Amino acid sequence: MSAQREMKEKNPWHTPVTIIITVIGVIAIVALVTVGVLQNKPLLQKYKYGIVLDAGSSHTALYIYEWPAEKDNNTGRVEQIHSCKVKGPGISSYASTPLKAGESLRECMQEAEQRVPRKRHHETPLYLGATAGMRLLNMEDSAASNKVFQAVEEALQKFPFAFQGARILSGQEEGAFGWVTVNYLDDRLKQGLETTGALDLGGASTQISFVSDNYDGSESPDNSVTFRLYGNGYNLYTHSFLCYGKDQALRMTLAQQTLSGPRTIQDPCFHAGYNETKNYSVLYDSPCVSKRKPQSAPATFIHEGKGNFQQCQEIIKRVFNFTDCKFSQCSFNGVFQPLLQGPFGAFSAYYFVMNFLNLTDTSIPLETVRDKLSRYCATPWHQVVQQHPGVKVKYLAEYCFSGTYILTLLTEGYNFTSWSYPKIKFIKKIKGSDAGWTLGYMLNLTNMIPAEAPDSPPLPYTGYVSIVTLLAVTHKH
Ligand SMILES: O=P(O)(O)OP(=O)(O)OP(=O)(O)OC[C@H]1O[C@@H](n2cnc3c(O)ncnc32)[C@H](O)[C@@H]1O
Ligand SMILES: [Ca+2]
Repeated sequence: MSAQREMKEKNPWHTPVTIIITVIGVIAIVALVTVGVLQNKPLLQKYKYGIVLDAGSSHTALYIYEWPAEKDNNTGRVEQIHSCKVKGPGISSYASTPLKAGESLRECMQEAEQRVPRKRHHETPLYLGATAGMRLLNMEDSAASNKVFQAVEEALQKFPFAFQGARILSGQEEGAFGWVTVNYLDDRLKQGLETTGALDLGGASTQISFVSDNYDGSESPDNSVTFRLYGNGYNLYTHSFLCYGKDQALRMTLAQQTLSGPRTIQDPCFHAGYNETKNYSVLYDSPCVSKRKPQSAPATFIHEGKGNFQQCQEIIKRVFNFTDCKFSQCSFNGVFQPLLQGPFGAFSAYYFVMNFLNLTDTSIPLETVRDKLSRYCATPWHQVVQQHPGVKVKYLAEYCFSGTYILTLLTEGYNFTSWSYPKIKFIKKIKGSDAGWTLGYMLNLTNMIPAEAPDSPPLPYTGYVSIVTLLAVTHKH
């Protein structure tokens, strides 16, 4: 006991000197931490942010972009830091319940509030661009489309960002901004390199955009977009085919097979053994097919698969018009298209489908690609389901159709050949950012791509520092 007391009394931690040292130490640590935190503060504010909502026909996605604050005008520095897929269908599906369109965005918007530093919220521009789904709804029922926009705007205004409005992009804008995105991310614009064409396959429309040397825009001005970017002029050919996205193209192909209002169809684009009862009124509920609705059809039809690639390609070809062309040359439906040129990046559904089919490698000869797809289409449905337990059945049922549609669109529609097919790259992302129109749209609206090449400083910063250091050192001697 007494030995213990002695130890307590002599405890060196209790001497005044150590107490002072400890207090000073604690103060020093607190001071250090405070300075560290304060010093890091400007670091947090070094970046700016922009948010774009892509309101597509099949779904809405939110993208957050980030760039160095003092380099708004500089090159190739904007990056996607986050994306969020909105749960549920695209906003055009909420025509009869518009408020739900607004509500559906809430979760992703709350994520955005977390991701963008609070201090930047109020100055972060927020855009919503709608594409072919809303174009179709607007054609069908403009009052309903206005209500959807109103609900979506009201929902977005509740967030602390600088909301810049919601609107429908024109097909030209959608095509052109997709092209800007791809070439910006590849650093091709800044460096004035040969550009990459852009192929976008959505659910309701599809876009093709590229620069062709022998195209000056005069033959079909509607397909021409000119840009001046970093001191280079671009004359871009672009076209958006409404109804030729993969969901609407499937509708058109089914409509083609149900013109007489049959009770059963045997569809070569679906696997043998596939068998589903479908509604005529649901199938024909789209401006892409509504005029062709059979007069006296029963309420439903049985959709049976028979898995035949050749026949599938034949019926898909029938939804293209290859005969009328008023121009020197056309892709299809009387739309002008100059000679294909340069490499192409093919994204969105081009990528989803070709990636699933293991066909993203375009060095595989086109004939082999067809053979592989033909074999896949001939696989019985129960076997396909067995082999892909993790894949959504709705997607799974449609890959044979979608793959066949993609090959038909590329070769028969746009005239890609076995020689030019290898110039296509199926891509999802470029340097971490998704390929799509959203980044190009934001760069344009925030004026982040200068028309002229930025003046480069007479000496780069590192060069300046080295010279100053050298002078300082030599001065000493
Ligand atoms: O451009 P629009 O025409 O407005 O449509 P979208 O923007 O909604 O179209 P997406 O590119 O997001 O998707 C195109 C299609 O691909 C489908 N899709 C998405 N993910 C897929 C996947 O993993 N496998 C197969 N299909 C997929 C989706 O349902 C659409 O039918
Ligand atoms: Ca899209």
